[in-house]
Amino acid sequence: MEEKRHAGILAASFVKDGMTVGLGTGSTVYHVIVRLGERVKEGLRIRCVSTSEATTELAESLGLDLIPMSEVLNIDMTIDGADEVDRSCNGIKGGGGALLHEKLVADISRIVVWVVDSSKIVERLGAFPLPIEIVPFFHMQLISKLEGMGFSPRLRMSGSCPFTTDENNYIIDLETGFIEDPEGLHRKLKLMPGVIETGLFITTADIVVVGSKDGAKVLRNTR
Ligand SMILES: O=C(CO)[C@H](O)[C@H](O)COP(=O)(O)O
Repeated sequence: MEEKRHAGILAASFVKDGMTVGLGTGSTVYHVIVRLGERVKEGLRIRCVSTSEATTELAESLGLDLIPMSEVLNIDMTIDGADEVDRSCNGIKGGGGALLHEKLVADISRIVVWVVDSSKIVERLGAFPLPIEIVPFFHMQLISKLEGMGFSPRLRMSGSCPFTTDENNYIIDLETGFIEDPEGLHRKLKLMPGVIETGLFITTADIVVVGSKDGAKVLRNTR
C-alpha cells in the first residue's frame, strides 16, 4: 500500500499544465488520480482520458475534467498500473479487466508511465496469469483451442457468472508459465479468431515508477 502510494505520488508529479492525461485503472493508479485531483484544486489545468468506468467514477468525484476517448487523437502522458514488468519494460496487464481500453489509450500516448510496487518487477513474465479479452460467445471454443496449445486457460468469473469487461467481453486468464518470447506469444494469440486483445504490452512503457517503503525509483525504457 505504501509502495503504491509512493509510486503514484511521484508519477503524478510528472504531469504538467496543459497536458491531456490518460488515466489507467487499478489500486496503484488510484493514488495518481487522487494526487492529480489535489493538484487540480491547486490550479493545475489538465484534460483526462479514462480507461475504465471505475476510473471515470473516481476522476469525476475528484473534479477532474474528462474527455471521451472518441474525441482524442493524441494523449501527452498516460499513467497506468501493471501486473508484471520485465527489464525490457514489457508487461502483463489486465488484472483489473481494463486491458483493451488501456492498450488503446497507451497506443495514442506520447509518454507511457507505469506505476507499480516492487513485487511487480520480474526477470521474466508469466507467473501472473495472462488476461486475454475475448468474444463472449466463442469462449468455449477458445478455451478448448488454448488447452490444445498446452496452456491452462480459465474463464474469469464474477461470482457464478462470467466476468464482463466494460466493453461487454469476457476474459480468459491463461496460465502460461514463464514466457520466453512475449511478442511472439502476443502475435500468436492475436491471430486466433475470437481474441480481441491480449494483456501482453510489448515495450509499451517509457518510464516505470517503482515504489518502495521509503520512496520510489524511476526505470527508463532504453529501446
Ligand atoms: O491492468 C490493470 C487493469 O486492467 C491494472 O493496471 C493492473 O491490474 C494493476 O493493478 P493494481 O495497481 O491494482 O495492482
